[in-house]
Amino acid sequence: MLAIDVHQLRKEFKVQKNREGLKGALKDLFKREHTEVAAVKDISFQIPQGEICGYIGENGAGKSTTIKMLTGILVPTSGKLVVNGYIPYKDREKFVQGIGVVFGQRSQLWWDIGVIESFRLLRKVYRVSDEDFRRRLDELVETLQLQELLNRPVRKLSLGQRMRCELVAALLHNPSILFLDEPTIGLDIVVKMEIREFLKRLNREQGTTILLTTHDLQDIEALCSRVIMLDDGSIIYDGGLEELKTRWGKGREVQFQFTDPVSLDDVTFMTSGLDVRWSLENEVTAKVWIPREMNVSEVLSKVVGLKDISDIKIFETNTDEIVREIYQSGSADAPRDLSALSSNEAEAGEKEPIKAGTGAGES
Ligand SMILES: Nc1ncnc2c1ncn2[C@@H]1O[C@H](COP(=O)(O)OP(=O)(O)OP(=O)(O)O)[C@@H](O)[C@H]1O
Repeated sequence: MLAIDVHQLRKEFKVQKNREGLKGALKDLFKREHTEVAAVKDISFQIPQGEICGYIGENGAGKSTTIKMLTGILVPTSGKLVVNGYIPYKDREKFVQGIGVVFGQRSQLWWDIGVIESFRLLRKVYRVSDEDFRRRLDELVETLQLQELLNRPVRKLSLGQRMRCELVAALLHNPSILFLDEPTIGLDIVVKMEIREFLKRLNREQGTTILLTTHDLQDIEALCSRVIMLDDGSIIYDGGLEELKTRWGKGREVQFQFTDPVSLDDVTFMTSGLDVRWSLENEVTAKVWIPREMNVSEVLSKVVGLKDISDIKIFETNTDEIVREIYQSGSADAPRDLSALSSNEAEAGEKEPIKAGTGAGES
């Protein structure tokens, strides 16, 4: 079953226009003019149950607006959406029982009361039985190590402590879908890693579907097999993270540290016949750039044996760079190069843009 099913979803906001000058301001007092801003432009995607999907894009791309529609906070201008079998903005009461939401920038806990009191209030909001509440709370408190924090008021918690409590608050009613909007924003690396581990475990053990909005691509790398990329309200990529790296990554670099000094001619000679590029870092260190369609082992087998090597490092394509490049170009199907495809794909003449919904979880 699909956890999230979105077709041609659109959201327009009415924005007030401010006319220039004193005259304009006076006119605005009597008659306001408005323009329509399309924040989300007819997007479609499906997320199967149990998938962790990253939802990324630059500031103002439309991520939060989408999440707000998916969680029933905003009513779409047009299009269809079904989440967990419900239309979020219509079936609110039943719908919220099955979802959990964490907005990294906003708290759902009461600021001045003890954390445990907030949890008790949320138990009533979600109508969780006493027994289920106790069992679930014990589990979550233990996993996230919150024992010491339960009686402290939220305002006295550090950001990392608060975020762990926010996760508990969002999961007390055991939702099958979790929406996370920037859950690791402002956290230090240790807490980020703890939260990522917790989310992985939640997904693995309970099959919770997770839609994750983040600017931190390490979150995506750690958690998501699939990524949906938004640009100016439209989806420009929907597919596997590995696929994105393979198609956009321009190759890999391997650094060799040799025992004895080498020249550029020496190293180039070792791989003659291969379409690679060498550069010298210093007299014993050389780097070779290998195009993405070539196997690294092909190059290694030529070099190892001819020269004594003291160290080898392989530099993989960096997701940050790939994503930045795609944002800048506004399209994810530009560098498509048939030579990069497997022979089967090339023979079949597969030409679909990467934008097509080919998430890993759909296979
Ligand atoms: N209530 C609103 N009224 C008018 N315009 C809005 C409103 N909410 C969002 N927008 C506009 O819609 C566009 C998308 O905003 P949204 O907050 O969804 O982007 P985002 O991808 O979440 O950005 P960020 O990463 O900065 O949070 C922006 O141009 C924003 O100014």
